[in-house]
Amino acid sequence: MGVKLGILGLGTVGTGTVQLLQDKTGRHPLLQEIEICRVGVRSLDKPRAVELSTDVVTTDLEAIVNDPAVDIIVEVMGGLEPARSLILKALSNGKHVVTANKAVIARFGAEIFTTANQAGVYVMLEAAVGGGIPVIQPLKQSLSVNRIQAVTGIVNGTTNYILTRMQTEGSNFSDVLADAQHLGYAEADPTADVDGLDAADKIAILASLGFGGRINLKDVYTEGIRQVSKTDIAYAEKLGFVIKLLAIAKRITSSEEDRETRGYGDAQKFYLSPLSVRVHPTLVPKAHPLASINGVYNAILVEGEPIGQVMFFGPGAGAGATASAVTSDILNLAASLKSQKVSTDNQSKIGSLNPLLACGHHEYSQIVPMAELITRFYARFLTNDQPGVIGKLGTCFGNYGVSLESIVQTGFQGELAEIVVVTHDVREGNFRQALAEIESLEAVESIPSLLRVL
Ligand SMILES: NC(=O)c1ccc[n+]([C@@H]2O[C@H](COP(=O)([O-])OP(=O)(O)OC[C@H]3O[C@@H](n4cnc5c(N)ncnc54)[C@H](OP(=O)(O)O)[C@@H]3O)[C@@H](O)[C@H]2O)c1
Ligand SMILES: N[C@@H](CCO)C(=O)O
Ligand code: NA
Repeated sequence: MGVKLGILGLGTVGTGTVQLLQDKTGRHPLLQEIEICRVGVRSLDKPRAVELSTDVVTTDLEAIVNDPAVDIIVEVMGGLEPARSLILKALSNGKHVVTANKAVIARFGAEIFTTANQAGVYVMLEAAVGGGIPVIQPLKQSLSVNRIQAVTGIVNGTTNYILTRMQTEGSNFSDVLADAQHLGYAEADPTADVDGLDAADKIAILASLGFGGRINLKDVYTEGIRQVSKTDIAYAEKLGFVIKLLAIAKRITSSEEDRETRGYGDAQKFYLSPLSVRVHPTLVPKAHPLASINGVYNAILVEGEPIGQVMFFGPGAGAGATASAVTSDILNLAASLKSQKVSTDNQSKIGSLNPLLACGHHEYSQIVPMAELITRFYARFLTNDQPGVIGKLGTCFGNYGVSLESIVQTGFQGELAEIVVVTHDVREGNFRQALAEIESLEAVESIPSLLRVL
């Protein structure tokens, strides 16, 4: 008995998936048992890069998710609605779902996973984060015995491409963005990418898988790359850093909790300790493994105990790479359907769900407010070129317990002196209080940049 697919969407990812499924030679033999039963699109008139018989392609997506012959729904249409409703309907109808849709999962994951678990079916989402890079299944399976301490990623290819070109060419953000749009790397509406929203969806998903609690997307601090200037990239370079848009999820342990958990006396406490989950441009030391990830590539660094550091690197988008992830999810489901005893009632299906394939987190994670974050900062100041200015900055920082790692004045912008500081670890709230005091100094014209340092 073959496994029948209903595919929603025949765009970049849908077409790549169909191409892969139509070219099975030399791939896993289980692919032979997978059959494309129906494919849903918006327009029947569009030219397609794949050949499918006319009775397979339809604009009636509801009919696909309600078709009793379909075993697995592959949602590669994107957007929030009708994608969310179609996924929920498919799950309620007892169909497994494979999706590449990070936006839907980051917002409606709780509702979707609850529905899936109640129906005794799986939702697979390898393509939703890091495109073709295997990172979802490794977090759910291969790394699941670890106490995860941090997940840090470059998870948006468009912004990494833009920052890499700004770095190598010394170009402005707006010029590179225009070029990236022209070349088809960045979308006509680049908001989700350049404002960090796509990366926020992805880190919310990774954090919930890595740390075991639900993440409320509104708790994810999100800052994009529009404000990153070529001046800051050049200063960062001189100071030994590159600027990357990082998505970070990190467990925060107080020193007391830290001691307890490092002694492993109270594992439960470790799991309940709060997280910092955020997306922002970050100065990354050149020796750090994420510093050398350039162009449209993605990489995700996972830190855990006892594994240490593991980094996943590869193509985060594109038809073939993303189809690789989607089709592997399909294969996983096909294997599990094949090995599952035929069960007709839901109760026995729920009992037989493999907990390493299913998603089942119930509690919301506690997220630490940004003011409580302990991090290093980079800041650039434009000041009058007069004696004693650096001393005044130092006094303001000292007033709020901000210790400086370096302070340089190498350049001028017109009449104004440009002063750049890098701090030691400091509580963000304290650093911002110091900045407010600095801003009120007569000698300080402006603070054009403020960036966090890894
Ligand atoms: N592109 C990537 O590299 C990539 C990587 C990772 C994840 N993803 C995710 O994969 C999903 C699909 O992305 P994509 O780039 O393949 O998108 P796309 O090229 O825009 O394709 C979307 C497809 O869905 C169909 N569709 C959309 N809304 C529909 C509706 N209301 N009714 C019927 N059909 C509808 C479209 O039909 P028509 O063809 O008739 O217009 C099209 O075939 C998204 O969630 C995206 O975030 C994409
Ligand atoms: N827009 C995304 C595509 C993959 O999700 C990126 O640039 O990484
Ligand atoms: Na992936």
